[in-house]
Amino acid sequence: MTNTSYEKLVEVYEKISSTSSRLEKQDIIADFLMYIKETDADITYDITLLLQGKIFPPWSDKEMGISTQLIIKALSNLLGESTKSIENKLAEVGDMGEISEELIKNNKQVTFFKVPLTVKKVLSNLRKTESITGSKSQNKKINYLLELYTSASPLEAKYITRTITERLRIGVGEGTLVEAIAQAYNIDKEIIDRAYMLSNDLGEVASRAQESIESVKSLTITPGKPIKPMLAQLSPGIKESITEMKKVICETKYDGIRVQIHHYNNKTKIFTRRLENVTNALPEVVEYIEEALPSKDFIVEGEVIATKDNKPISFQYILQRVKRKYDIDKMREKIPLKVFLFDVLYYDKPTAELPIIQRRQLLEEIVTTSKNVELSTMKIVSQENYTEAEKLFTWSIDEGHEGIMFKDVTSPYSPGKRGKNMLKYKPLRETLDCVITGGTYGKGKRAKFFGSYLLSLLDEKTGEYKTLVHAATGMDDDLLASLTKRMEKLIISKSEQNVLFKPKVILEIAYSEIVESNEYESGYSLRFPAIKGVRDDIGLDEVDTLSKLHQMIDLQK
Ligand SMILES: Nc1ncnc2c1ncn2[C@@H]1O[C@H](COP(=O)(O)OP(=O)(O)OP(=O)(O)O)[C@@H](O)[C@H]1O
Repeated sequence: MTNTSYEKLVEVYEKISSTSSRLEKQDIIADFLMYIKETDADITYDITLLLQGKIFPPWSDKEMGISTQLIIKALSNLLGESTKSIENKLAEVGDMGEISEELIKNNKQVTFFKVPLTVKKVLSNLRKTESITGSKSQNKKINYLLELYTSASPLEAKYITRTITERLRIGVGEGTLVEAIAQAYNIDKEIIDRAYMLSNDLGEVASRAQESIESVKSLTITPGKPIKPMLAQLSPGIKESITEMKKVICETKYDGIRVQIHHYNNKTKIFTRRLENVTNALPEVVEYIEEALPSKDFIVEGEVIATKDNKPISFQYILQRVKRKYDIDKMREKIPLKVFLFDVLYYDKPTAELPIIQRRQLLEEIVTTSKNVELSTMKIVSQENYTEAEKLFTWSIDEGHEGIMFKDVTSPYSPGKRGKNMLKYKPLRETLDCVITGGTYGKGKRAKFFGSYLLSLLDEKTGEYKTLVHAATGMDDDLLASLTKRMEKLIISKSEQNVLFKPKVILEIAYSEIVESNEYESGYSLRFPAIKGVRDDIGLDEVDTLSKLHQMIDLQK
């Protein structure tokens, strides 16, 4: 076994980005995975992470503790160039990766500490920055970076920086990686896909595929490891959806937060749809669920809503509960919660692959309902009695809920997929969840704040974000100030009034119409965009996509 050099991985990154063909990218990755299997099989998990531009596993809560400013300081220390001059370059070029490459290339100083970098060394230094806190933390982090940049070639420096800024820019999406893993280990793509869906961990899938096909097949849902939630497409209308799906479970759509509740080893854990562990913030939900279900290993899914006098209240209240770290008992009194369960993915054994109608039956058998835990209100409908769905819709809205869902009775649970088996129907025009990638400082009284944000959608083919619109309306003074404070930490580059941000914060945007536009990378823009709120409850991989935009354009016709 060799200790794979970082240079080797960088060569692969460069090869991948030099082609725009998805198939070629897939070939390059597959060849590389085969090479790793032969030479350094222990690092397949980490290599799969790094190919996704990540350094921590998907189920980990950890985040790298390095800002762009810290990279600039480290490079400035190393090269003797002022931080101001590096910042100016960044404002011009926009990509800190390219700047790191240039700076290291032009470095005239001779260093005596150069040692060839290995994949292990780069990962280990970057990972170590996560746990550093306290007074000298900045210096310690800079030292870890310096150790890497001192020994890095210009190209290595480019990718170290891009890994830190979480913008690898090699144009590889999850789909390409799944195909490449299938190709490298000569296993059917469907088998790889299924294992990925159920484990949500491409590294685990690749490591097992390297072992054997049986090992991949045995990968399944496990209580304790959250999986990506199945998502819904838009329904074009009640009658149309039922005609197309034939027989559906029609359910109330609740407006709260989605929770995946895992019970194993006599412990209960609650995860959000971003797979964050929020167990501590919702102690009564743990109690309610432990009372409502037998003490077996299980995973159930539902919506937790905030209530007043047993009636649903705005979604914003439940967000306050989920984010809360202190005084949870007080909050528990102030904002009471109620759980509506609608799915079961594991009960003693995996159940996610059973049709929803059977999962629903199982749920009814195992849950003892109470005033705190109910099952979603539902009706089974087909073409003959589709008016029952209309009645449920009116009833749901009257009760203060958000709309209804349609679920094809035959459908299994498809983690992370936004397929045709689950549809949502709401009375309001659909909003778009866009990620903030840029911003402009305001004028006059608002000059200290970002008065307008440049918003982008996910291009799911390349994994990159494409600009869509500038939005300024809808922010009250509190949001204006708090968002500015948050966004200032995410600045990648600045030029005069305009800045670019690391994509992190997601806004929900209402609008009147989607229009064509040459001004934005998506090719479209929104008329009268209004900021409805911050979507801290969803993750970057759930930013709305270009294909959703196209679907909405079709619906608008
Ligand atoms: N009975 C139900 N069955 C499934 N999902 C439900 C139900 N009631 C409420 N939901 C919520 O609806 C969401 C499904 O819609 P979607 O996948 O489009 O999520 P979204 O992007 O948050 O959309 P929206 O903003 O419309 O909630 C789920 O994530 C869940 O939180």
